[in-house]
Amino acid sequence: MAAIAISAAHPILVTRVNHKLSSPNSIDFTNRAFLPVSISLKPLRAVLSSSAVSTEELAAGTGNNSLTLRELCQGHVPEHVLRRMEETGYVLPTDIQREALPVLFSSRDCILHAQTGSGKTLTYLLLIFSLVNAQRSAVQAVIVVPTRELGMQVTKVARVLAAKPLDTDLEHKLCTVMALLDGGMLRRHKSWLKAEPPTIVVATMGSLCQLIEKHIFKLESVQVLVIDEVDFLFNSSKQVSSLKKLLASYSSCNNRQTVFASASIPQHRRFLHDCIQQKWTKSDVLHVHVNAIKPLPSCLHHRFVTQMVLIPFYLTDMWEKNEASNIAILNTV
Ligand SMILES: Nc1ncnc2c1ncn2[C@@H]1O[C@H](COP(=O)(O)OP(=O)(O)OP(=O)(O)O)[C@@H](O)[C@H]1O
Repeated sequence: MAAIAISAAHPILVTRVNHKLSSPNSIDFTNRAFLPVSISLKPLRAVLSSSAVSTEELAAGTGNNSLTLRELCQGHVPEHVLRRMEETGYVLPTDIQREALPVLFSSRDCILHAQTGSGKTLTYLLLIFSLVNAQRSAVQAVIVVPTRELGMQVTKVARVLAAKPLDTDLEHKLCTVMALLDGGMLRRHKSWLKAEPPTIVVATMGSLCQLIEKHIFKLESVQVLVIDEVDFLFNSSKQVSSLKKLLASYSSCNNRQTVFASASIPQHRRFLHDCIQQKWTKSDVLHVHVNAIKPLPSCLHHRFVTQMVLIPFYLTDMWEKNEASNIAILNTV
């Protein structure tokens, strides 16, 4: 049996919110929000509705702060990616994109802290596309995700942006995106990693650490490391210790840029302090916190699908411990 809940949420935030500088490393764009629905399910990413941004909504965005995404990214992100971005329907930036992109383009490490569905994925993907060079045969960006589902969704968005724009005859090589996710990593992925490295890798912590330990994958060529949904990693001591190891080895790489993304950062001051103290990030790491103020326009529909299944009792414990989140359908017993 399956139940489908559809909620309209959060597409294009056109209102600038209060700026409150709470610490030198923390920008808090907070204004208490009237969030439409509080969704506490494990993050299944929302799907962009095919309806493009309407002219009214575009007009609504024309205030002092109404740079388009193209204008924000111009000079940083290659033209063919900008075209794909627009073809997909990303025209106006969300608040987190508006606030974080200039910071990210200036090479600073960043903690992107904004609620689910605020557009953090596109924010860090645009940074990645601004840095990587598809002509180089090396992994230049790594995105670490907590679950396989999330990894598949991030990979899909990255591939959409990396694809050839419509009606173009691009001659040069395009970025390639490889998903190295728990439970789906094939032997041929490993050989491909060595023989013809992809530009961007999306990986779960387990798979990535395995490859690093076996010396199949090295962080040396990685220019940007993104840890998505970092708060989910905090739930497991095993994940935390892998994360610390990963960040420690990345800290010795030249030209590194580290981005954390999350809808919630418990004890964010402490986390910021640790980032600097442990050299997980550069010392000028910035915490960009955005919270919505308004109910949102209706051009975007988030769909969350809940599958109601009978779960054998021994799995409920795993589920609570966040270990069985990859189970989509279970055979009932
Ligand atoms: N500038 C934009 N214009 C229109 N739609 C956008 C824009 N940026 C993101 N979206 C859409 O909004 C939805 C949510 O975006 P996204 O998944 O990046 O949010 P998120 O903050 O990463 O969420 P999560 O906390 O689940 O990681 C997606 O469907 C995405 O396609």
